[in-house]
Amino acid sequence: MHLKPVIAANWKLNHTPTDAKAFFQRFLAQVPKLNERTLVFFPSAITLTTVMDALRDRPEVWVGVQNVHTEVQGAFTGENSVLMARDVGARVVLVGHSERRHVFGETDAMTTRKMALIAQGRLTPMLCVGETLEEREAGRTAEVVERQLSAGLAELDDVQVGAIMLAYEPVWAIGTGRTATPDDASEIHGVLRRALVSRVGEKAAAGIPILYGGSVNRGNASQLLAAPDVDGLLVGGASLDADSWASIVRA
Ligand SMILES: O=C[C@H](O)COP(=O)(O)O
Repeated sequence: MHLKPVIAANWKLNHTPTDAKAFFQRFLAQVPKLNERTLVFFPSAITLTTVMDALRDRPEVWVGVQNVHTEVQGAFTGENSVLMARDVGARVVLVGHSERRHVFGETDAMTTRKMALIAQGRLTPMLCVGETLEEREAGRTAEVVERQLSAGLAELDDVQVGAIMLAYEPVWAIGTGRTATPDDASEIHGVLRRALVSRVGEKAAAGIPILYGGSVNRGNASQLLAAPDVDGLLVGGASLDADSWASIVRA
């Protein structure tokens, strides 16, 4: 199955609402309606409604949140929930991003819970998996990503699994300027695809987009996107500038 590429911007802790307005004025002037791509923005929760407003006339563009809590409501100061994300019009939620795992201590058990809540809330989870440099050098990449994938899917039924998005982001490539080669990315995407096939079968697994993330820029985006089993890109730093992002989405 040939999937429509998913090109996603993870703004992390960048871009105030004022910055976002300026970004979209410049970006939308350069990028007309894109039928052949699914374009996704993950702004901060505070900037999200400004992004939704800026995209009012572009309903084909998806907006998502970078994280949700493991409970839907309650005494959890500082958190955001699936209910809130859905209410505001978000369609997709990042889960298990390497910064959540390695900076904020998100465990596999937490990703299991979040994936289930997001699927029950009828939003699309984008599960992120990836190995550290140490794990890679120890030859443990496949084992690590398979474990993270299996935890993410543990409480989903097969229909829910068929509706997820997946992102492979080697931790050593994130924000470092060191990108996986298209061959490296394809190899691990292949590992993930085979794990999905054994969970939900050939047909459903072929419909799950697997994105690559880690120091993607306008110089390497086309090559990565052309690699076998790479169905999209999840981009941090290079998505912050409207001109750079416009050239990546057209890659
Ligand atoms: O979610 C995006 C990734 O963490 C990649 O970030 P980066 O493009 O700045 O390396």
